[in-house]
Amino acid sequence: MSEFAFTIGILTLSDKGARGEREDLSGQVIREMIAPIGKVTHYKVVPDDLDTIVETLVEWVDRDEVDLILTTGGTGLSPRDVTPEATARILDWEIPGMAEAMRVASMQKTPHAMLSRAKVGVRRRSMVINLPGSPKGVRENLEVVMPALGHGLSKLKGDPSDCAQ
Ligand SMILES: Nc1nc2c(c(=O)[nH]1)N[C@H]1C(S)=C(S)[C@@H](COP(=O)(O)OP(=O)(O)OC[C@H]3O[C@@H](n4cnc5c(N)ncnc54)[C@H](O)[C@@H]3O)O[C@H]1N2
Ligand SMILES: O=P(O)(O)OP(=O)(O)O
Repeated sequence: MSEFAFTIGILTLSDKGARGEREDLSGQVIREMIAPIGKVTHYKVVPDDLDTIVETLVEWVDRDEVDLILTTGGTGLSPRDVTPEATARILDWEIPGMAEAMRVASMQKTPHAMLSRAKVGVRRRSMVINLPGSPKGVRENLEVVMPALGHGLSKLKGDPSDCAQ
């Protein structure tokens, strides 16, 4: 049951996934965890290709006005990891606190968390959040931002209510 009524896109970045060589378990974790925020209206598995990622994000935001897009994969240091670059290219502005909160909390789980270059930000009235590739990384990062997500998206949509209430 959704507590909020936002539209949500899940974009999985994985070469193996796009070739059908790996089941998208990370996308499934996102789908389960994000249910209280709204309805998943968009879902795609694409390779780690900068132009494809940019194209998909722009289409989902500018054409379809998806409220929240969660990406998984391609945030690390491998030569083909380009998710943060593609995301930075389409964002109007960043929400650095959300990305840093995920990294700081994740450092309690694994020192490898500092290797994620994930970005969070806004294009038009849509929020984009990069998550790491592994199902464990997705769960541990998404649970950090979940408590602020409904409020943040409401504000982005123009909710005029007092934050302090
Ligand atoms: N809270 C946590 N934060 C981070 C973790 C973690 O375990 N907990 N992992 C850290 C690591 S290690 C790295 S490196 C960075 C960046 O990760 P990436 O975004 O670059 O991840 P990928 O290389 O794309 O994937 C890693 C690994 O995960 C598996 N995988 C990937 N995609 C899928 C999928 N769709 N379904 C199932 N499994 C998937 C696969 O074994 C990949 O090799 O993040 C840190 N943050
Ligand atoms: O096929 P990918 O992109 O998921 O790569 P990796 O498994 O090396 O993260």
